[in-house]
Amino acid sequence: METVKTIARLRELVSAHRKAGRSIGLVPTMGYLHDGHMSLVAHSRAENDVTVVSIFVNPLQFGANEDLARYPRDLPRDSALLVSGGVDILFAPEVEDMYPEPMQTVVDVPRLGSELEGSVRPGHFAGVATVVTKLFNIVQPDAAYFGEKDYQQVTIIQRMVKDLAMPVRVVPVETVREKDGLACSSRNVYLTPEERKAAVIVPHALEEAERLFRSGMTDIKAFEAAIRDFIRREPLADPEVVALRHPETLEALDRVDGPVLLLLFVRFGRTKLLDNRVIGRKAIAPITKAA
Ligand SMILES: Nc1ncnc2c1ncn2[C@@H]1O[C@H](COP(=O)(O)OP(=O)(O)OP(=O)(O)O)[C@@H](O)[C@H]1O
Ligand SMILES: CC(C)(CO)[C@@H](O)C(=O)[O-]
Ligand code: BAL
Repeated sequence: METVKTIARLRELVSAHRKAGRSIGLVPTMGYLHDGHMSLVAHSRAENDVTVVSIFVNPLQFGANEDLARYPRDLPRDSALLVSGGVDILFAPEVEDMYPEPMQTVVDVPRLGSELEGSVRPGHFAGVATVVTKLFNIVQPDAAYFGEKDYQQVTIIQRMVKDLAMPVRVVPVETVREKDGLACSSRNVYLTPEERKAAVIVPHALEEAERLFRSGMTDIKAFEAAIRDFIRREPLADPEVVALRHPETLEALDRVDGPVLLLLFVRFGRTKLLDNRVIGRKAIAPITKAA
């Protein structure tokens, strides 16, 4: 694996692979890698000749009061994991390499980006769309891999790629979970031992939603309120976003009359956890560790 810091060196390497007729997969990350990231890597390796992983904690997507400075970072550990995962190129630029001057250009998907998680993190998804566009321009991958845990994020990237006719295939990858069902997430390290125990309420709420669906609950407001109350049974959990939406457009629905997406954004102290599930699919996958 070659670790690259500059855009120029990355371009040299990628263009040599391209000239040799090799396909390129990109896995964008913010580092502090876990099994979820490694599943994206495995998908990219299965479908491409060359896999590039980027590690970049992107300042554009953090609000002024968010955790940019304390976001967990461990490049030596991440590098070792990526070597054993068979990654070809690690792109790990510094902020000055990615943004040598303050950015004047913004890529935004305003409707999808301003609601749900966007409503509590204004500007977040414009920061994501802008850095992902830049990464796509630098790497020019055939395919790029994103986790379904960040469902709104992957939906926004898919829409951006479609609207702007970007020549890249966006591949959503199933959420990888810990043994008790909690979705793997770099921010899980922020949880105190008590909060970590309490966080299991999040996957349990997804299962509760499945139960409510089977019991025939169709009223959206009542359904969301029931899930909110279920999460509040755990005193350490603060459900900031509990929303049932259309699984493709993320639009609000009048009633539950088929598979619906349940999106959760739950705070535990200073830590926010995301999860989601399409409720009411015919084949219901049990929530267990997938890797
Ligand atoms: N549990 C998971 N399963 C599959 N993919 C995941 C999982 N967690 C994160 N990803 C994906 O990995 C990519 C990089 O995400 P990122 O580096 O922000 O990790 P993260 O664990 O989501 O971090 P954070 O805790 O900051 O949200 C994203 O596409 C994200 O959706
Ligand atoms: C896609 C991404 C790497 C862009 O910074 C980030 O939002 C993430 O890690 O999910
Ligand atoms: N995994 C999403 C990136 C973020 O929370 O900033």
